Amino acid sequence: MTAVTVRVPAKVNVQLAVGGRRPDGFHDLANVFLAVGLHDLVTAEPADELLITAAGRDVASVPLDATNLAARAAIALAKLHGVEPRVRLHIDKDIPVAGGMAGGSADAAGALLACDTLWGLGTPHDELLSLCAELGSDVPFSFVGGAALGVGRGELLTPLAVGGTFHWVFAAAPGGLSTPAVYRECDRLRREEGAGDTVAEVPAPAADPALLAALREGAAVALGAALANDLQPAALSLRPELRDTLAAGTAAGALAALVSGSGPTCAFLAPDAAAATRIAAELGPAARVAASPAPGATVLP
Ligand SMILES: C[C@](O)(CO)[C@H](O)COP(=O)(O)OP(=O)(O)OC[C@H]1O[C@@H](n2ccc(N)nc2=O)[C@H](O)[C@@H]1O
Ligand SMILES: Nc1ncnc2c1ncn2[C@@H]1O[C@H](COP(=O)(O)OP(=O)(O)OP(=O)(O)O)[C@@H](O)[C@H]1O
Repeated sequence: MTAVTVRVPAKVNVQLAVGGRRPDGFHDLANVFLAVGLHDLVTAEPADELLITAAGRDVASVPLDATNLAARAAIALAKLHGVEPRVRLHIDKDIPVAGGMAGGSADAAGALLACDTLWGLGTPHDELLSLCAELGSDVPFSFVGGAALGVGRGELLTPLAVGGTFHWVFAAAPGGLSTPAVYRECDRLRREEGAGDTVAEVPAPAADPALLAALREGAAVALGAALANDLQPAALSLRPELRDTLAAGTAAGALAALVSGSGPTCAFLAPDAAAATRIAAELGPAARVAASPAPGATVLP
């Protein structure tokens, strides 16, 4: 085999309920993930040593050393099988970097599948998912795609049924936001409000039955009414100007607007595909349309 290309989707969190900070520093979540049709491509080719190259959107912000999540994925898979990670990984980026859409996680999931296929390892699905969880809380979902409820730190997934296509507009914001910094700001705001920030102090997070029903029924208006992100106040506290972006999307006809995950990308749910195109045009050239759900990591023919 000479080269394997895997396509991996971005995600939006249609509900992100954040519980208290655990002793290990992570937060318990009820995280309703939806994969959306914005993709990175990860291509694995034989090489003498591990090499990362990247092209496309935000490419200057993508690390090309062993800290790249795709490199970490290749190293972890090779170690599991006692082989050397002799591979060139080329990442074609279309998912915003540090945008709250799990771009690095998508590349890790893509690299795992691409290397597993290139090296002919046939690693069982559950072992690949365990490797994903070691690489990051969002990586298992990037691998499976579709829609899922993630509990624990977001890595323990239950697939969810989706009864239709949802149409989104995504407005990337320059600069990115650091995920740990956004969780820290969430804790700080909670302490400031006197609510406390630990597992003992914050109510356990739970998925909203109305939101799950809206997904199951493919009901865009009901989904729009139920969208919720507990990290949004923290993202807005760090980036107050995102309020204007959210308001602009709603004024342009979105059913609802929210920050995607840890931000700063803003997500707008549109009533249909034509409305999504109109809203994107009003928001400007940085806005992109995408439909959901999208499949997880997929080897391209
Ligand atoms: C915001 C989300 O994107 C929503 O899906 C995720 O919760 C973040 O997932 P991720 O980027 O894969 O995060 P990880 O690489 O696992 O963790 C990065 C950092 O985010 C914080 N983190 C992440 C997940 C979680 N449940 N609680 C946390 O507090 C921790 O500070 C952690 O050190
Ligand atoms: N393959 C990769 N693509 C992009 N960034 C990467 C990659 N590997 C490592 N990184 C690093 O990870 C940081 C976070 O990038 P990423 O695009 O994964 O953020 P994100 O989409 O906000 O993550 P999430 O939504 O999972 O919290 C970047 O600033 C970059 O330094």
